[in-house]
Amino acid sequence: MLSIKNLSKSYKNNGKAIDNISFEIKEGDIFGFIGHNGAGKTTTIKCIVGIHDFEEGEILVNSKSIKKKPIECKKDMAYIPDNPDLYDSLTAIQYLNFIANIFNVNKKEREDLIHYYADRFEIKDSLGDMISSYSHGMKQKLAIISALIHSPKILILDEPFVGLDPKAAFTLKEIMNEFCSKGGAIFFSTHVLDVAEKICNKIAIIKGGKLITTGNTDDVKGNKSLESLFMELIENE
Ligand SMILES: Nc1ncnc2c1ncn2[C@@H]1O[C@H](COP(=O)(O)OP(=O)(O)OP(=O)(O)O)[C@@H](O)[C@H]1O
Repeated sequence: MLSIKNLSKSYKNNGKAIDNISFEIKEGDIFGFIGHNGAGKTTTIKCIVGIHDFEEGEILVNSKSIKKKPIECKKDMAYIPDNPDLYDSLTAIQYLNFIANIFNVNKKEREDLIHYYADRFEIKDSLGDMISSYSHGMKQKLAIISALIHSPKILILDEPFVGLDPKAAFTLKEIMNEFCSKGGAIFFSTHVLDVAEKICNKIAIIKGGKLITTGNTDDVKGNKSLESLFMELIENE
């Protein structure tokens, strides 16, 4: 569903942020992207979703190039940044309808999805409130619902658990599992290694813009915990 081949990206005046990385995400995968601060996770994600251009390599979304067919690719994907920028002067329901309009989601489908996810995240009673009155966690929940409203096939999430309370984090994990069991795929960055260890069937560890390991979680970590493997790789590579 998502193929990253020999991706390299430099920032002006800041050298190479991503150096020749490759990995594949297939239907049903929950793929965790792990790395220290400044490793290159957000840069990779922004290349995948078409925010950043890149000078080398190829990114294919369901066999379509993000460079050549950005709109087609974006219809198949949803992206939630680490700090979602929502429209404070709208109510939550106005915002969700705005996003649903952009993706041409019909009335019945959007109502069903909004009802289902707002109920799961326990913000149904606040949908009529201004986004400016929302807490960070409520904004995060709203961003997740808005990402799911066009029934994307691939979810790209940058640090999705930051700012969520334990119950919301649990609900998000359930929703991620449901999404992938219905044929979707998820790629997400995280610093929370025990979450990655529990829910990801595949992982990649990035350090200084280079991929230092990737594969099935069980194969990559062997009999170690993900935390001890991560510490070992980060210190020794
Ligand atoms: N807009 C930018 N201009 C120049 N350099 C940048 C820019 N954005 C990121 N970088 C640099 O690229 C490298 C990778 O940064 P990136 O934000 O991708 O890391 P990250 O793994 O997401 O980090 P964190 O876990 O702290 O969010 C860092 O050296 C960073 O300083």
